[in-house]
Amino acid sequence: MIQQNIRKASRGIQITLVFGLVVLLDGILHVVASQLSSWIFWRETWVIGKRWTFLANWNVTHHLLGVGLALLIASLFHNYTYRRRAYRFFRRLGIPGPKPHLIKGNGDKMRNHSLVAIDVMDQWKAEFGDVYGYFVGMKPYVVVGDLDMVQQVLIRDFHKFVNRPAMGIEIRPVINTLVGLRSHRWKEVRRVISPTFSTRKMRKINSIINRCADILVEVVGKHAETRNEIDFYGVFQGLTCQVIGECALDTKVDCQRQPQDEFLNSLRQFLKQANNPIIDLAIYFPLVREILAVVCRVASPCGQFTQSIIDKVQGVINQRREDRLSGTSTPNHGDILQLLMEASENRQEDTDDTDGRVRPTHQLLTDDEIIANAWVFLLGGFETTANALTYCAYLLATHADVQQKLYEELRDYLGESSGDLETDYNTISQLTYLDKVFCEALRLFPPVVLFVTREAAEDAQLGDFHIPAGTNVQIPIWQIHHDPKLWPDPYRFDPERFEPELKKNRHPMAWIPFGSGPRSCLGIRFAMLEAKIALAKLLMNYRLVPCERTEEKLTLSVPTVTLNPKSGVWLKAEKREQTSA
Ligand code: HEM
Repeated sequence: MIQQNIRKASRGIQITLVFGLVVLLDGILHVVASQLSSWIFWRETWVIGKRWTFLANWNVTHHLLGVGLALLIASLFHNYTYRRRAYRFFRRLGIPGPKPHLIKGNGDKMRNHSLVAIDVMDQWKAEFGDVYGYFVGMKPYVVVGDLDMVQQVLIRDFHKFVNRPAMGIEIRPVINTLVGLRSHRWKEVRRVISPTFSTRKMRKINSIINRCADILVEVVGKHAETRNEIDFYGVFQGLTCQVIGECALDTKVDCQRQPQDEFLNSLRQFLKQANNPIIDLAIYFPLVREILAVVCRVASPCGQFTQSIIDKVQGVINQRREDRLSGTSTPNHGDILQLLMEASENRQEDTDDTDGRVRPTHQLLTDDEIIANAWVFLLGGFETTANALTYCAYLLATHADVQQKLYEELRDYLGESSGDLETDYNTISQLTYLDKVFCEALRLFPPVVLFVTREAAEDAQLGDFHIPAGTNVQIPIWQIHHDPKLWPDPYRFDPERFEPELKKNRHPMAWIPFGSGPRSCLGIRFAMLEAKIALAKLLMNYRLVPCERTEEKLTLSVPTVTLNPKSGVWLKAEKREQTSA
């Protein structure tokens, strides 16, 4: 409702503004043209004595200019009062919060390159408590840190909070993906795609992950031989890029052995540009949103990279269909793209509710949706898992006792020689200390900090607070994961916090690195499997140790919605046989 009103009002403002500008420009053009022609005419008429013609023309243009200016000033004034009124939204609801800037709201703090969003939210929490409101442009966000309310939004009242807030710019193909789809269509697509990430299906992609993890060990080994310092952030980005590229796009890239690989660099560039000034403009000035969406799609390197992936995946789909028809298909592609294609072809018969007749069967996912989702798995599976692995490596290198205990568990389960070991889902699931270490790393450094947001589809009541339809609700993962009431001594790395007994007694919303409820992360099993296999293989072969470039306290940044190590994470790796195991 609020969003609709905002949209309606801003459209009204836009029309007035555009009209005002057109008239103004028209007026200016008239002045210039009439000045010019009059000047020419005047030079001639001066000789013949008809100077009054120029004055008559000037009056007309002067009039138009006046009307244009008046309209412009009126629409600016309207915009100003409208924004002032909109910014009183939280005050009217009795929700505290920081004072918004007239144009940017509080977006200048949350989207500022020199401030870190999690620090800003720490300050706001200290000042306003567990529930407060802020604005990005004119979009209202209410931050809800109370765990019962979190559970209400993500699970109990999910039917009221199905969608994420609409994006600043509606970029294709994002709006066709699980991340961007809304309401009924999201539900349908999620139902079709979910089995792709089931435990049984994960076994299929095991061998791709194992092969890529072996390359990781080889790459780290090369650095270890020369005793080089290693930026593990870059190394793990290579791993996750290769895994997800092969699994989701059938794209073979050698980005682990070739850190300057073009595909990997394009992906990095894409994510860097996801927070560019064009997006800021679209958020703060809805008037130019549609134009900017076109500019982004056609002219920006991001758009071109996306298009190249769309073309590539469409090519693979066509090829696989042709192969199947001609009977030459390789039966075991074993990747996510194949699973998506199979899921989409599980045709279903729908009954028309109105007359009870059975409608013709249809393909459950269109090709556009298969491609869009394969593309979003690339984005979802690249940076997040690389970040998780990087923080884990950092914490293990700086906590030798934990690393040793983990190594002992790995050695007991996986045996002494791990070089060519194919670690499967079942084995990995039995490694309980590995699970504790990974969960604690995800608590201390949740890779995704600003993405668990929902838009209220109807009015809701959260505790004492009335939340009108259209309000965006944000769950502050970082603050929850570092709340001393939930996690004593919250900045200490202690995997024992994930002892089953302690876990049982904790609020289910106290640990939510993957979100929670029906719209939580779809790739959780994939991410866990990939990260655990990579860590297991790496630690069986190498001991991670800090080096001169290792930061005592990591410098973090939040360029979009993820939590990144700003300057990478530099460590050394020592071959296990060379050290006392
Ligand atoms: C450690 C790694 C990862 C973390 C920490 C992570 C975190 C998250 C979070 C916080 C959300 C939002 C959940 C919510 O709104 O409640 C999300 C959504 C999502 N993630 Fe992940 N993710 C990870 C890996 C992956 C991988 C590997 C994939 C795919 C291969 C993936 C695919 C998705 C998708 C498709 C969604 C949107 C789900 C929907 O709206 O239905 N993620 N993820």
